[in-house]
Amino acid sequence: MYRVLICDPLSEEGIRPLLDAEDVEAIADPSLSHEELLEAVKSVQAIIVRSQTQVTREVIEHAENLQVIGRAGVGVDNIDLDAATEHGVVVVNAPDGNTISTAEHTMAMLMSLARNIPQAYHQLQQKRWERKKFVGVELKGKTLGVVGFGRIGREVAQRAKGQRMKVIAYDPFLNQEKADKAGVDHGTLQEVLQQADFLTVHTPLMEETKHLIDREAIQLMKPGARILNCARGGIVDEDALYQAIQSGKIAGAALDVFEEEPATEHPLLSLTEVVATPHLGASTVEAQENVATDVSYDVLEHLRGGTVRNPVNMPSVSSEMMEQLSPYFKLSERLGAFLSRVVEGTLERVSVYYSGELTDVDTTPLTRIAIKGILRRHIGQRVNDVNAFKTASDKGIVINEQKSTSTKGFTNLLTVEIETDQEKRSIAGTLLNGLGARIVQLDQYSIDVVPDGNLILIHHKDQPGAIGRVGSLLSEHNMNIATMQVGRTNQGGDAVMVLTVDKEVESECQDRLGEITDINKVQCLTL
Ligand SMILES: NC(=O)C1=CN([C@@H]2O[C@H](COP(=O)(O)OP(=O)(O)OC[C@H]3O[C@@H](n4cnc5c(N)ncnc54)[C@H](O)[C@@H]3O)[C@@H](O)[C@H]2O)C=CC1
Ligand SMILES: O=C(O)CCC(=O)C(=O)O
Repeated sequence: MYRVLICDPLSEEGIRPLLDAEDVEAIADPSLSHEELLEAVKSVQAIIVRSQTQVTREVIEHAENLQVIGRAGVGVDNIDLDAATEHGVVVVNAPDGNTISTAEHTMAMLMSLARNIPQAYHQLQQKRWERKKFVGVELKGKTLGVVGFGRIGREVAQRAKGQRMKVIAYDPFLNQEKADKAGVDHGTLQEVLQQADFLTVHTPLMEETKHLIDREAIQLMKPGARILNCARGGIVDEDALYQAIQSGKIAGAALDVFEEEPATEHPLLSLTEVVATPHLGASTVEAQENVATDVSYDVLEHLRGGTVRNPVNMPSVSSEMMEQLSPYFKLSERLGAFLSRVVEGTLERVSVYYSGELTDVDTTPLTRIAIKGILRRHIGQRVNDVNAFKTASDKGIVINEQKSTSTKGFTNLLTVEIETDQEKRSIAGTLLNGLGARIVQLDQYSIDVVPDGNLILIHHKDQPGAIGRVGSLLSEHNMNIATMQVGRTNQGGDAVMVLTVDKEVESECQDRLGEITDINKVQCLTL
C-alpha cells in the first residue's frame, strides 16, 4: 500500500484516481503545522502540494520512504529540487493544466488595470459615485509587450490580439519564424520595453529573471505605461515599481504575485494605481481539476514503476552507468553552460560530438546534461536531465548526437556546437587524467581552461599591448587574475583571451574592457 500525503487543498475530482486506487492510502491534510508535517512525511511514499507547502530539505530528509513529490501547478520554487534529486526523489509537476486560467486571469487584470474597475467598485462600496476619477484607457491599438513567450505568454498574446492590441514579445527562444506563426512581432527585451503601453511578464523566477524589470528597465519604458505580473513575485523589482508609480513614470500596475506571500501589508497595495489579487492565476475549478488530475496520474505512475509525463528533476542513475559516465557529467554541463552564455541569437540546433574513449559508451545521458546546461540559462531549474530533450524539442530546437573519429590528440573529446539564427559556435572539452575537466577548443581557437568560476572571454586583435591593457584595467578594478589563456588564428589576426578571475565581474568593468583598443567583444560568465 502506498501512502500519499496531500498537504494543500486540491480538487477532489482531480485526485479521484488516487482516492479510488486500491493500492493507495491518500491522506489529505492541508492544515499541518511545520512540526506535524515533519512527522507526517516519515511514513509516506509520495507528497502532493500546490504552492503553499514548502517542501524544504528538512522535510525531504525527514521523509525516509519518499519516492515522489507532486506539484499541482507549474512553478516548483516551493520545492528544494537539489535535495529531492540528492535523495533520489522524483519531482513531477503539472505544467499545462493551469495555462488557460492564468492567461485569462492576466486578461482580467489587464482590463481591470485599463478601466480601474476594482478602485471604482471600492468607491461605490463607500457609497461614492466617482466618475471623473476613473477615466480609463482603451486597449485597442495599444501595444502589449510580452516578456516570456511560453505556454501562458502565448495564450495572453492571442487574447490581446482579440482585443485588437498590437503584441510584441521577447523570449530567448523566440525567432522570426515562430513569431510570424503566432502573429506577433518579436524584439529584444529593450525593444519590447520601449514599445509597450502595457508590459506583462510570463517567465519563471530564477537568477536571470530576478528583477528583470528593474529601475533601468522601467526607465526605458514609455511614460504612462502600465506593468502586469501574474507570473512570480520578484521578476518585477517591487521597490522600483513603487517609485516609478509614485513619480508618475508608470501609470499603474496589476499584480497577482509578490516577492513574499501572503502580502497583505505590502506598500504597493496602498497605491490607488495598483490592482492586485492574492495569487489567483490558477484558481479556477477547471485548472485545479486539471492540475490535480495530471499530478495524481504521474504520482501513481511513478509509484507503480511506470513512466511519468512531467518529471522536473532526475533521481540518481544506475551505479554502473554512473561509474562510466559520471566523470564527464560536469564537463558536459559546463561546456553547454559556457557556450549558451556566449552565443548570440535564438537557438535552433545543438550538436554534440563524442570521440576517443567516448565512442564506445552510451553517451545519451551526457547529451541530456549538455542540453540541460544550455537550456538552464533561460529555463532555470525546471529543465533537468530527464526532461532536457523534451524541453528542447518543445522549444523547436533540433538535437543531434554523433560519434566522431577526430580526437585532436586527446584520449576523449566532447564537442558541443550551437547554431542560432545568427551564428554557429562550438566548444570542446576533455578529461585530463588526474587533472580533471578542461576546455581545449573554442571555435577555431585552441585553449586550455578549467571550466570553473568567473570567466572573462575577450575577442580581440592579436596586437602588442592588448593583454597588458586588460591586466591593468582589471587591477584598477581590484580584480585578481587567477589564470589566463590566449588563442589566435595567426600572428596579428583574430584572437581570444580567456581569463579566470577571483570574483564576479561588475558591469562597469566589463563595459570598460570593451572600450580598450583592439578589443572587439567582452563576455563574462560564472560557471
Ligand atoms: N499566477 C499564477 O497563479 C500562476 C503563475 N504561473 C507562473 O507563470 C510563469 C510562466 O509559466 P508558463 O508559461 O507555464 O512557463 P513556460 O516555461 O511555458 O514559459 C516561460 C517562458 O519564459 C521564457 N524565459 C526564460 N527566461 C527568460 C528571460 N530572461 N526573458 C524572457 N523570457 C524568458 C522561457 O524561454 C519560456 O518560454 C511561471 O513563472 C509560472 O510559475 C503559472 C501558473 C499559475
Ligand atoms: O497552486 C497555485 O494556485 C499556484 C499556481 C502557480 O503559481 C503555478 O502553477 O506556478
